[in-house]
Amino acid sequence: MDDQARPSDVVQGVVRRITFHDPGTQYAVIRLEQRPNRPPLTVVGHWTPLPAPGEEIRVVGRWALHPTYGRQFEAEAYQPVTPATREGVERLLASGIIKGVGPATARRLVAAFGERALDVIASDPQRLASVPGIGPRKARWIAERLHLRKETQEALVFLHGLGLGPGLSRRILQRYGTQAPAAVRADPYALALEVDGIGFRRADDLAERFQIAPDSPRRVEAALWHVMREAGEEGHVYLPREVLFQRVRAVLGGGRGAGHAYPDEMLGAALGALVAGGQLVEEDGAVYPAAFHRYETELAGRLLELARQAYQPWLPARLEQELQAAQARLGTRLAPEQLQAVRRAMESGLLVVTGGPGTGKTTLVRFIVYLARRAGIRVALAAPTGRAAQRLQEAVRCGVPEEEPSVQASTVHRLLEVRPGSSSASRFARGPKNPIDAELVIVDEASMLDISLAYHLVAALGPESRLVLVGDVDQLPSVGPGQVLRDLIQSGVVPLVRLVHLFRQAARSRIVVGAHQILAGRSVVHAGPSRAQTAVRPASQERRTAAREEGSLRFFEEPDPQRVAWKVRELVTTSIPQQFGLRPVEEIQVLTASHRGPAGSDALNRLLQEALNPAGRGKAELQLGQRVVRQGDRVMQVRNDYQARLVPEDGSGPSRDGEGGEVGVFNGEIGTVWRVDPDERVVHVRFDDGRLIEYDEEKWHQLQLAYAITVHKSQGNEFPCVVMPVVWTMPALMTRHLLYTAVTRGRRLVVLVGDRKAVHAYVRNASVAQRYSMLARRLQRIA
Ligand SMILES: Nc1ncnc2c1ncn2[C@@H]1O[C@H](COP(=O)(O)OP(=O)(O)OP(=O)(O)O)[C@@H](O)[C@H]1O
Repeated sequence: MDDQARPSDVVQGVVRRITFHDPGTQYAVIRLEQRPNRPPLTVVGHWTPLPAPGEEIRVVGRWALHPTYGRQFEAEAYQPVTPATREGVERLLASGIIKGVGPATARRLVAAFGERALDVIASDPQRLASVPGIGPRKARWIAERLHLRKETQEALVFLHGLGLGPGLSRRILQRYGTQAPAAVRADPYALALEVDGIGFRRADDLAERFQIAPDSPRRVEAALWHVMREAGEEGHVYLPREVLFQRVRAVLGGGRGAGHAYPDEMLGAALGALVAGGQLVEEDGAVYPAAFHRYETELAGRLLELARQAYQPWLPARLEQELQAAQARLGTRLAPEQLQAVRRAMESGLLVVTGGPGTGKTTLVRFIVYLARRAGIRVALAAPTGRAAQRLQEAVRCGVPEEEPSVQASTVHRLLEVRPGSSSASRFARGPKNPIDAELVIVDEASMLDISLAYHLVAALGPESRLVLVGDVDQLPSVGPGQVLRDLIQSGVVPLVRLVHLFRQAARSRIVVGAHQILAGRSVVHAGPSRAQTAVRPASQERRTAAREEGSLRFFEEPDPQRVAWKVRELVTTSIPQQFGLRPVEEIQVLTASHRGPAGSDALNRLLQEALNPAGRGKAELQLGQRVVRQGDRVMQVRNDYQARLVPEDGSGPSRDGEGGEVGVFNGEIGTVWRVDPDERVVHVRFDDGRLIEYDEEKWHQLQLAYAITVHKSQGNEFPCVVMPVVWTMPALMTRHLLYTAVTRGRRLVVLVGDRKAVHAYVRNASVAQRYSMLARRLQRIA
């Protein structure tokens, strides 16, 4: 809902009853009796602390119309109204707001001090001890509780006055307690560092209210940190000092900072302060967030150690024998490069394998697993996403005789065992002191490993453990910072096998062939065929089967972006389901280069949600910010949440400690909205691996509709069908690698819709976005 659109209002009354209260989220529905002679009303919101029945409160908020419950007031902040009469004071004290004080004590307190009872408690609590039944300890306790309650309420009113919404205010209060007003006043920029959801801009607005000068050192430091954080989001592990300063100047000079000078000395001093404080590290003119610096240096060191380790599970002659036997057993003759990779995987502490689609990576992994087990080596298989792990598991199993035991594949996060409710410093149970229980760890889709996950993975390998990283270096790099696979390959100092041969079986897929063409700079759509020929058209049963096996790549020409969007909608809702028997929501994925524009994922999500999952009777929905989420929607998690709440299947409510085994939900995971509860204002999402996760108001920003997602976010996933609008967008996005990544996400059918010239532009642009990462050079330096 657009909160800015509705004016703030105030209501006042006595709490008659609490109709509903969730202690976890502090969401409550309260019945409020207004005086004089006005009808009671319903007030909903998050209350810290929860007012008690009998208490009189003043509530700031907005009127809203609930589809089922009608007109109600949505609270943003409230303040108790100090009662002025004996009855009021007694009612308040008896209401249960102070543990251990009930009606009897309340009566005695009022009998002793009359309507001044609250003042006495606040200013002279020793006097309470004179009341029968109240000793000095209880007197202190009553005074403290009342004081704390008052401070909490005042803090919330203060934060609300600064224009901070209830969610943010609660997070600030959680961080600073009742000291929040003092903390915010003293250093609003600290909020940008310490409170999720507050960025530099908002902190800067607050600072302006408190008249903190635009060239104050704290502002400069905050801008530095902000720029480093943004750089991380763009994928950089560090920034060169001069790039950092340039960006910081742009940030500082915006808004209220215009007209001020920010000389190098000033920025250098701020940088020095952050380095001294341990937040940043500077090495040879490269500025890192301290954690990334540690990840990069330790990762490089540990990888080289691995690369230097040598093993000999079998004598050479026996290894060759085993290789022969395995090929016979698994029914495949390995190509020379595959054979070389298997040998190295058995004998080296580290191996990197890269190759495009259909070059035999999975087959290779199947052999490595098979032989490792023959040699009695304990193997663990992992991939960065749940879907990729599932696929890996199936692929490795395929062709292996039934009687051979199978190896489980898991996500890398699961392999590292995410700790419930963990902070970022200790989010995994597996680490140097408690290594992964395997002697050979194989990670597929390794292009998706960012610097942090790669570090944690490598740090969690036991002293006798080997690592095989398998991936396709031509895919887009990881969503998180770094380009680990690319750096490893570029360093030239780690054992590497490049698979380049496209196997005949795979070459029957137009998708695979098309992907290789894109990479080689050849366009997949050629001048000549008319619209009708290139369009998806009714297919015979025979053609349907063929497409399923071989992978089909189609192009539909439509230069106008608006019409592209409508065409995508038509293909997803009608043509493809009819002609290929694919289910729109579960099997067809729309991928876009960008969120923006008429054929960007935001617009397409609105269009597709309307078409595939429209509002309907009995279908619960909730307004999340500007969007509606309703039961049955496809959604995606858009950041890592190590504290996600797993909902047990027996419906006993969310478990906070991850009793269900695995906790956490990660950037890029896709699921379906299972349940929407408009009263409790929570959404349950069933992820594709079966986990059910609860989202309350504080976590809504982690969810996006996923009928259409960006290619970046699609990495590691594969879909039976991919539909991609190919339109003109930001030049930096229009690259061959992006189109290649999109096309390789489709298994049976890929349909490109758009402008032929735009497709050519993508294919021609071979540039790879530069990421600041020193891993390759570091590896070379210490090798
Ligand atoms: N040595 C081989 N001889 C013959 N066919 C092979 C060989 N290795 C792999 N293939 C076949 O080539 C095809 C692609 O192999 P595989 O699935 O292992 O490649 P991949 O690199 O994992 O591909 P993708 O990334 O698309 O999953 C499969 O049909 C596989 O059976």
